[in-house]
Amino acid sequence: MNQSKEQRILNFVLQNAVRGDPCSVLDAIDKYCSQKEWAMNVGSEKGVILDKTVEEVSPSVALELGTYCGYSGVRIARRLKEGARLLTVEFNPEFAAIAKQMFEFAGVQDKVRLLEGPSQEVIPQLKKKYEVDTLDFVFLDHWKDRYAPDTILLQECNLLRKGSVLLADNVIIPGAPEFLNYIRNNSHFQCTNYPSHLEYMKAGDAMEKAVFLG
Ligand SMILES: O=C(NCCCCc1cc2cnccc2s1)c1cc(-c2ccc(F)cc2)cc(O)c1O
Ligand SMILES: [Mg+2]
Repeated sequence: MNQSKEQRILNFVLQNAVRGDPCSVLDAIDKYCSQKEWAMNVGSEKGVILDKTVEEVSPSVALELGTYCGYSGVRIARRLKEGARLLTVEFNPEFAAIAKQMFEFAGVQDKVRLLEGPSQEVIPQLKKKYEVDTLDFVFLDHWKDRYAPDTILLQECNLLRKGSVLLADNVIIPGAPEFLNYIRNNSHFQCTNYPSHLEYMKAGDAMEKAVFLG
């Protein structure tokens, strides 16, 4: 049974990165996906925007929607302070299995908890089942048409507090027009747009930051 692209990405990391060195894992994924096979990792250019936002927020509890191979999860986890944790949600079991191995190889597995399932099922479980009080940071990188409904669901579940920061990938390509319309016209959010490029390509993309004002 021939390998998946995601398995080839993991194999490249296992053979070319340094175990326990998150930066070497990120570099290996970026090298493979820019030279061999494109894949939907946030990438190094938008990754810097992600890094700066995580450093600015210094979250104790972070949520990622859309784990994929674990690239952005490694990127976030490597920047978390002692005792802080990342909950990351993946819908596809094959991707989740790849990401789990990626986190272990990078040495961030103690900071990351991988949850499998659709966001609309997992979000309502965060308080009781995963002992979350409120979320300091949320990275949205899953189905683009779920960004808006899941932002509403996070509020309904009382998971946001004054100052919680959302960061959304791909608001240009593939695009998240409903989310932009919702968040930019909502007086409970302070929005900032960060123009960038689609991972590994020249096409324009952007990230949107939205601070919940309570
Ligand atoms: O679809 C994208 N990401 C979402 C994968 C959704 C899987 C999940 C759903 C779900 C539901 N609940 C919980 C967890 C999850 S994970 C995506 C696509 C492109 C892209 C693709 C082609 C192209 F020509 C140009 C850009 C670029 C990107 O950076 C992306 O992120
Ligand atoms: Mg993305």
